[in-house]
Amino acid sequence: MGGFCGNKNILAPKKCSGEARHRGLTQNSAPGPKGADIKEFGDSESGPPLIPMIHAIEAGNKPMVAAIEGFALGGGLELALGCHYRIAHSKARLGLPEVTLGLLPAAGGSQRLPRLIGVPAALDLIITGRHVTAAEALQLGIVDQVTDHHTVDAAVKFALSVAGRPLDARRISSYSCPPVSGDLDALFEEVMRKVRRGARGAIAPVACVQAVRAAATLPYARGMERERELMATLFTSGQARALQYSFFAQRAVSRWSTPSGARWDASAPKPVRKVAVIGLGTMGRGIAVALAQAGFPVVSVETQEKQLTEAKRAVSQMLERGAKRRGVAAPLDKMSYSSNIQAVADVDLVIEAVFEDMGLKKKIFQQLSAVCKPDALLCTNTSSLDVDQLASQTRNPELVVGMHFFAPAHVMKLLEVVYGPRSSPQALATAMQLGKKMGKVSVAVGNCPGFVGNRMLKAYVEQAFFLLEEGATPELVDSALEEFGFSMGFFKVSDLSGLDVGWKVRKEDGLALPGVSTGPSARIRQGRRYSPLGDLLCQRGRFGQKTGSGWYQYGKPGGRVATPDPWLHSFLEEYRAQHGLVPRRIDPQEVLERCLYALINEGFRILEDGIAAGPEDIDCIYVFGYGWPHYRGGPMFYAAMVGLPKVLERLEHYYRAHPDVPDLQPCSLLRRLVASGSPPVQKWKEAIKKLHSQL
Ligand SMILES: CC(C)(COP(=O)(O)OP(=O)(O)OC[C@H]1O[C@@H](n2cnc3c(N)ncnc32)[C@H](O)[C@@H]1OP(=O)(O)O)[C@@H](O)C(=O)NCCC(=O)NCCSC(=O)C[C@@H](O)CCCCCCCCCCCCC(=O)O
Repeated sequence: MGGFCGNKNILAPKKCSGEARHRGLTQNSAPGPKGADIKEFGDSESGPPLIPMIHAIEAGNKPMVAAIEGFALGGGLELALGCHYRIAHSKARLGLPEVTLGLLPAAGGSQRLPRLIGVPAALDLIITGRHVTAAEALQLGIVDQVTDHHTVDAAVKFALSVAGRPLDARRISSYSCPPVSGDLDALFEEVMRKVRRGARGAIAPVACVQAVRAAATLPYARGMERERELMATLFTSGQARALQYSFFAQRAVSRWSTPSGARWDASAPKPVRKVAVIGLGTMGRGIAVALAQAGFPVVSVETQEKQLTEAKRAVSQMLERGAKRRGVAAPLDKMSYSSNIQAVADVDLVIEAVFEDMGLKKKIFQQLSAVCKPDALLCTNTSSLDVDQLASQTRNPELVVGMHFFAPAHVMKLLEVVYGPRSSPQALATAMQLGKKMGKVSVAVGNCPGFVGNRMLKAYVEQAFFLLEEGATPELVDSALEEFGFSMGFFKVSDLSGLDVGWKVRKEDGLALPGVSTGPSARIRQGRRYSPLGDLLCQRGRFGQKTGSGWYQYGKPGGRVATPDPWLHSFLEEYRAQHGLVPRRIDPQEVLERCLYALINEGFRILEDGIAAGPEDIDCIYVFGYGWPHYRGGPMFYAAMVGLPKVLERLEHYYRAHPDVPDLQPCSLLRRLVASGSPPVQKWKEAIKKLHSQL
C-alpha cells in the first residue's frame, strides 16, 4: 500500500509501495500492507504514533491519495481510509481481518468504514474479516478507482486531476453513517444475536459489533474513544493471544520436519496431475469432491455397482451445491468413475478410502501396487490402522503415506499426513503439498495407533464415560464442554456420528466383549479401568441419531434435536447400583479438568514420542479437526495458559483418586517442563530437543 504526501503543487509518493517490504507495527507505528506486525504486539512502542499520523494525513490540506497494490489489510487499510482518495490495482486485496486475530480495527477502521460504505456492508467486512477484491472494493465504495496499470503512476495522475479541489468532503471522519433502511436499533440487536450465537464465546466479533454501533450512534471523537476501550479489552485478553498464536502455528506446521531429518525445504514434492480415490462411501465421496474442487482430475473406483450409482449422484450434487455457494461452475468434468481398479493405471497418486478393515486394505494395496505406475504415491485414509503394514504390501513402501481426512472431507480443514518409518521425504512432501492445494491445514504426524488426533481423543472419551459412572449425566458433561467453547459436547457428537463407530473399534481392540456385564471384571480390560457403558447402549440398538436414541432421545430415527432421556438416567442409576458405584455430585470444573487434562497429558506423550513435531502441530489438529475453540489456541496452548504446574497438580490429584486410570498419570515430559521452569509454548520444541538429547 502506498500513500502520497502533498508538497506545494508536487505530489511525492510515500515510500511504502505494495512491493516494499512491509514494515512492522507496534501498537503505534506505521502498518505495512498486511496490517500491524503481529509479532510486535506487546513490545514497546516505536515509530510514529499511528492514530495521530492517520489524523494528520486526513486533516492535511493537500490531497492525499493511497495507491494500493497487493494487500491492504488491517492497519494498512485503516491508513488508506485516512487518505482523501484511494486507487487500487485490480489484483489488490483489501480487508479488516483483525477479528480473526481476536482484535478489532482500532486505528479508526471501525469508525471510518461504516461512515464510508454504510453500516450493513461495514459490519459484514469487520465481523467476518473477509478480504475483498479491488472490484468489490470499488463497488462498495471503499476505493475510488481501480487500475490495471502502474498504481503509483495512476495515483499521481489522479492526484493532479483533483489538485485544488476542496477536501472537506473527503475527510471520512467528518461523515455521518449513511442512513439504514428500517430501525437502526433493531438492526444491531438482530446482528448481535446472530454474532453471539455464532461466536460461541469468542469476544472479538461481539466487540466489533459494539464498535460499529458506536460509529453509527456517536460523534467520531467519542466513537474513537469507544474503539480504543474495546480494543484495550481485546488486546489484553487471552483470546487475542490464542488467535495470534494460532495464526503463526498454521504457518509453522507447513514447515514440517521428521525425526529422520527430512524437512519441508529439502524435499521436493512430485508433480501430481491426476488422482484416484478408491471406495465411494462417505469419506471417499468427500475426498473426491475436495480434489475436484481443487482442480484435480479424479478417477473414483467403487466395486459395488449400487454404491457406485448412488455415489455418482451424491458427488455431482455436492459439486453443484459447492459451486452455487461459491458462484463458480461445478467441476463435474473433473470426475470419472469406474468399478474396475485397472482404471487407476495412469494416476500419479491414489487415496484409498475403503471400510476400516486391515484385511481389505491390505488386499487393495497389493492390487494398487500391481496396477499403478511404479512411481505413483499410494495413500490411505485410514483413521487408525498401521500405515507401515499397508506399505509392506507394496513394491515401493517408500511411496506409501497416510492422508487422514476428517468428515465431511470436502468441508473440514484438517489433514493428518502420516509418515511411516519407510515413507520417503518426497512422498511426505507430495502429500503435504496436495493437502495445501486442497485448501487443507496439513499436519505431518508419525505412525502410531490413532496418530495424533484420535490417540488424544481416546483419553478424553474415556474420562467422559467414567464421569457418567461416577454420577454425571450426558447433559452435564456436554454443557461443561459447550460452555468451554466446543460446538457440541462429546455425547452429542457421539450420537451424531453413531455409537456403533466406536463400538466396532473397541471390539477390534478386544475391549468390547460380549457377555461380560457383571462382576468385577465387567469394568476392567487389559489390566485397567474400563467403562462398558457405550457397549451396553449399542447392545440395545441405541446407535444415536440414526436409530432415534443414544445418549439422548431424538423422537424418531434420523431426528436431530437432542432431548434428555429419562430412560438413560434410570439406566445409569441401575448400572451404578449393579456395580456398587455410589454417585456423587460432579461439578463442571471437574468435567473440564478430567476430560481436557487427560487429553493434554496424551498430547505431552505424543510430543515425548516424537509423533508430533511440536505443540503447534497438535494445536492445529485440534482446532481444525476436532472443534477445539479457535480462540483457545488448541490444547497445548491452553495448557500453557492455564499454567503447566496447575495442569500437573490437577493430574496428580486425579491420578491419586483414580490409580487404575493410567491416562491420568502425568507424563514425564510435563514433569520435566515444569521442573525446567514451564517455558512458554513457543519454546517447548527447544526444551523437548534438549530433554531428548539428555536421555
Ligand atoms: C497477508 C496474507 C493474506 C498473506 O498470505 P500468504 O499466504 O501470501 O503469506 P503468509 O500468510 O504465509 O505470510 C507470509 C509471512 O508473513 C507473515 N505475516 C503475515 N502477516 C503478518 C502480520 N500481520 N504480522 C506479522 N507477520 C505477518 C507470516 O507469518 C509469514 O511469515 P513466515 O515467517 O511464517 O513465513 C496473510 O499473511 C495474512 O492474512 N496475514 C494477516 C493479516 C492481518 O490479519 N492483518 C491485520 C493485523 S492486526 C492490525 O492491523 C491492527 C490494526 O487495526 C492497527 C491497530 C492499532 C492499534 C493502536 C491502538 C491500540 C489501543 C489499545 C491497546 C491498549 C493496550 C494496553 O493498554 O496495553
